[in-house]
Amino acid sequence: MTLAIEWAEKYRPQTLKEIVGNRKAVQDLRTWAEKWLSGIPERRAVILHGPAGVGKTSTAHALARDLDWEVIELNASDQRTAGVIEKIAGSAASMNTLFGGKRLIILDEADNIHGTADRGGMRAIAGIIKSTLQPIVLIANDVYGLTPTIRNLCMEIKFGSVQSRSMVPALKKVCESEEISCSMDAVQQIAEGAGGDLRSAINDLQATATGRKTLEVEDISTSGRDVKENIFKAMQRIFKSTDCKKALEVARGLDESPEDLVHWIDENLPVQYASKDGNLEDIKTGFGYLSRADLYLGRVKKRQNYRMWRYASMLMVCGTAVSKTRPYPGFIKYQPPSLWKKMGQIRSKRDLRDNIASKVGEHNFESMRYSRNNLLDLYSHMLKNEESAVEITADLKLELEELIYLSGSAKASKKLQKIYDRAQELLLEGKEEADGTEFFRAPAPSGNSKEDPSGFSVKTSKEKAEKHSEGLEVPDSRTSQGGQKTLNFGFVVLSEISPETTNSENDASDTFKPDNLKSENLKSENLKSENLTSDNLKSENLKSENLTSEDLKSENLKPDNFTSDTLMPEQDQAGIDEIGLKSDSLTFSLPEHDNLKAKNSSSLPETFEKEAFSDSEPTENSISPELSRVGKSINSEPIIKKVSDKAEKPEVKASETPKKVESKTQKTLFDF
Ligand SMILES: Nc1ncnc2c1ncn2[C@@H]1O[C@H](COP(=O)(O)OP(=O)(O)OP(=O)(O)O)[C@@H](O)[C@H]1O
Repeated sequence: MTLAIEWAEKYRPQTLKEIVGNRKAVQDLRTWAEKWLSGIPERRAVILHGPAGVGKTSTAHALARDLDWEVIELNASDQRTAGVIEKIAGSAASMNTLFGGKRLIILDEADNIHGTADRGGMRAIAGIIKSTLQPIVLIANDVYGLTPTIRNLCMEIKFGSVQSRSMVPALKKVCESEEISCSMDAVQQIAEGAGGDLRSAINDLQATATGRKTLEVEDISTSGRDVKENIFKAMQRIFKSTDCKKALEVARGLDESPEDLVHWIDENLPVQYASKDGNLEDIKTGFGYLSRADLYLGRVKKRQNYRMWRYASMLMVCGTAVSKTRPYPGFIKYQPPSLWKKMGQIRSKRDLRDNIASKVGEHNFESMRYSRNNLLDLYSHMLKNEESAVEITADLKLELEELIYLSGSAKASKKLQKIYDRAQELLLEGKEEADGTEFFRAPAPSGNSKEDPSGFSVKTSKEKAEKHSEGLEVPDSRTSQGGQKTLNFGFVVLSEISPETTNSENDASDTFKPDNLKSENLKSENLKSENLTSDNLKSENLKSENLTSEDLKSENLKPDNFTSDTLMPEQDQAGIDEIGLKSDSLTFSLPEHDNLKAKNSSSLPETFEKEAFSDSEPTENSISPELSRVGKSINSEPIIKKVSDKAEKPEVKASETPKKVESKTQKTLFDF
């Protein structure tokens, strides 16, 4: 047995010429697409939006066929998380096709991407649109379901309902192809009943005509519920006439449940029954019936007795129809319940808030819930200062709508737009700097990368170290934080160690001679992985006399050697303390441990991160001013956040620290 093919699918238009109605929308889309033939247009993406079944998806595919473009489509049945979007649409958007033609990326039901599972999806789309080399079409029923950022980036093309008179020839053609003789009246009736939705008109035609050789108008009326009633038609019946029976018939033919219908009537009743003389009597009577209908709906829910729906329907439909004391002529554009829109907005606002909270949480190593309850207000407050607002927006990588939300503003004011733009510039600068740093581009070495010194190639950092040693430039605080997640305000960063504290009694200048740490000695070649062996890093070897620049040569700096065994706090803390060399000091002398982690952290044991740096004490106790300067110059490369994080924290006993780190990790994992 073969399954019947849906006619709507079978007769899907193949070219733009076959699209019924919406001429202007189709033309606008074609004009935009043609711009891609001669370069990249200002708007790299379009949003086709409008009601269901009017040909948006068909138009996008027909366009690609007309222009002989490849198509990559992500529709609602695909999993559309940020990762998937970036992987599929992102890579399709950033690559050229094999033969130089274009590739059309179609994202169907783009307004349905919001939601917990898809958090981040909208941001991913916005990012792809900004830099795409290929045309992108987003398809949505509700354009407001897309974020303002996406809407700002795209050209919007609105599709309207297909007029019934335009549908008639299309339906006739289907009848001919199926060799069914359909009367004009029958086709017209189907077209009128479809409410502008050509897909449902074709479905209705299929439902009534299948198995027949002829189709007359009587066949349609006997097919009853097969021809869907349209909510707008039902509204007209209810509000414009007092014929209770007819109004009920139409209401029963609707796809809406009485629970939805009551919202439609509630929304439109005060508009329809508004009178110029200010008489509110009809509105009052109408709402009286509605409230009684609502009581029945409540009982249906409570008792799960759906037979009571009929009383509710009777009250809301007939009650509203008969509550008018006079006719209300004139055209009224019936609106869908605003409550639904509000509920949708509340949901997307909640999603937005949670999204920001998780960014803030991530940034502060806190759970999303904690940051939602305790940190969002603080951040909103900090946004009042324009400079910190720019920095926060860049650090948290906030989207415009997130910035708007966090600032408590209702819309994108000029000031917020400026803050957002400056943050984007900041991010771009940071990205360019990172791109230009070979240090980060070099693949992280695997445990046995002895023969692959390129794994630790630090050409740029070497150049930087040399540059800094010449001029001892203080790196731009922004740059030094490029790779960190901490903000500049409220936290102590390594580069901010005061001379008073560095001259304290624990000054390590005797043992850790600044001379040994001069940038010449800390050149990248000296910090190569081979030099970081466990033997060299044992506490006795970390004594100043043992710590010559020779020891810091790359052969001895292998990540494998940074295991918990070699850097156990119990074993080494005493020795380290003895010589006044705190593990934080190592962040100055070995800034490239970032390198050990950067690209291939999985190759490092967990314990390395936790234990190697867990019992750090504030750096200022153990370094001299010269050392801190050298540290600064070396730290022009971003350092791993755990290190800076420790530097911010108050002193903790060595024996307690590992426990604390563990519980923090557990909490974070649990909470996220
Ligand atoms: N304007 C149209 N011209 C020709 N056929 C149409 C048109 N609109 C809808 N159809 C028919 O309806 C089917 C569904 O259309 P399509 O998927 O393009 O609608 P849509 O607007 O994208 O709907 P949705 O928003 O539900 O995805 C098509 O296969 C086609 O048979």
